[in-house]
Amino acid sequence: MQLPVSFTERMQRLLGPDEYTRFLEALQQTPPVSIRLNKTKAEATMGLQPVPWAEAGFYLPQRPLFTLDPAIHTGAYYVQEASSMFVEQALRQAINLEEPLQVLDLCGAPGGKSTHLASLISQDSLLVSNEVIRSRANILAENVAKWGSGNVLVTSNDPRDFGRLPSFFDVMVVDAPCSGEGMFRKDPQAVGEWSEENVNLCAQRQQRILMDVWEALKPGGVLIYSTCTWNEQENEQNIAWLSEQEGAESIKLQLQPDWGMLATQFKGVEGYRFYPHRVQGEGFFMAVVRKAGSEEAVSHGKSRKKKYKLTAAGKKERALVENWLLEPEKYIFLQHGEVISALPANLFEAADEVYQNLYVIYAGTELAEIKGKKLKPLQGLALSQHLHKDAFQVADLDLERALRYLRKEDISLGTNGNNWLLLQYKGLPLGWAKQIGNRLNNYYPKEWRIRMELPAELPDESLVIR
Ligand SMILES: C[S@@+](CC[C@H](N)C(=O)[O-])C[C@H]1O[C@@H](n2cnc3c(N)ncnc32)[C@H](O)[C@@H]1O
Repeated sequence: MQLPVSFTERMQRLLGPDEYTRFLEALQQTPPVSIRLNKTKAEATMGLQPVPWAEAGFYLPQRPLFTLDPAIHTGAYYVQEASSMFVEQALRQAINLEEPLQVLDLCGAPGGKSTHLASLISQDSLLVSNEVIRSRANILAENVAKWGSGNVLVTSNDPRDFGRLPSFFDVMVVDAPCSGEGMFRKDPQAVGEWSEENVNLCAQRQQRILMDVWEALKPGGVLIYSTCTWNEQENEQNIAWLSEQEGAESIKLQLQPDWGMLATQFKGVEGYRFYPHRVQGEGFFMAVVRKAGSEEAVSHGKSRKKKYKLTAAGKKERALVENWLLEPEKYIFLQHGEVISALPANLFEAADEVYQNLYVIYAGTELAEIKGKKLKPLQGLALSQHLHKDAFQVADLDLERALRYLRKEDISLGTNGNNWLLLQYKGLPLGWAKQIGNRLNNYYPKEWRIRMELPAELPDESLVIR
């Protein structure tokens, strides 16, 4: 790998000659592979090495062909680079996760941090997972739906739109678009795209993003900032600039000596740097700050009589779907066009506020679509952590049938009937099919289907077990 000269000079200065040699050696090695489990759906198979700073994170001995493991399509785990999982420490150490929180993941796609945040916050909390680029927002919505938490709204807005929600969020994650130096090993193309000019452009854009969303953070709220790059402009300097401008207070995290990341101090800002020769992971930077002031001072104007944007589903529709979720009494059932969805009832006010101000593309759990007098169950329900399986007829698929189903091929079970079937693999729901006589109509979402041809020989083991 041919590294840019000015990058090399800066890294030598940052690391010193000995450490720089170890850094270069690490860049030649194969990147580690790691996954984060969805513990509501699956457990790790025995013997996987844990990621020390993330409870559900595990390293794999090698990179499997993930597409051929049906479990990944069920949202049982997410393939995520280990350093990024450090966000968990910011949440556990700087925030009371038992409290109901309003959380924003501003730069959300493809969904690594959002699915992680969804696992860490309580069911009484709302996560707004945003991605400005629409095509990427669809992928984010897919991954959020697969994770199945039910308390997430996926939006597709520019950071400046969040100014319409002043003092709304308790926690914000800004995993900013960056110059990607930390990805040089995983993605050699990133080296070719790197330039000093781009670093400066990225740093300016990050400042703009931070200023655009800062207003939406509550006084006393916590902002977690991260990049996958090493230059100081995009990292320490940006957070020091934000702290100076806004009087934000830097939060120091406790590190275990064997974790390996490097704690930095710059103008009173604590930062955490991840280098591949020090940690089993890619390049990453994170800093955490608290906004000055306290929440008591904020008035949300909730007493105002207001016109809601969200519409409750009618009694009839509600009666048809409520038994499809566990603990239905905890939800409010909503209707948007032909789609009936469910949101935890205590999140209604906050979710409505989001609907009033942002462009929401996925919300809560999508349960069903009204088709004339009938209801068609939706994929969001099949993958929900709160699905009441007993309400449906379930059929187990072997590996080959599961993969063919995920390719949206016609499969046959040799059964007869006229009803909806919940298809699953090793107890993990995959999606819906409808029996019509001895035919089976495949309702797997077209955009999610596996596009690769199946090899003659299939792998015989899944990475996770239920
Ligand atoms: C580092 S990636 C986010 C990765 C994601 N947090 C995860 O863990 O999977 C940065 C994201 O910011 C988005 N982005 C690009 N330009 C942006 C802008 N001007 N404002 C906000 N987000 C932007 C990109 O599309 C990209 O999805």
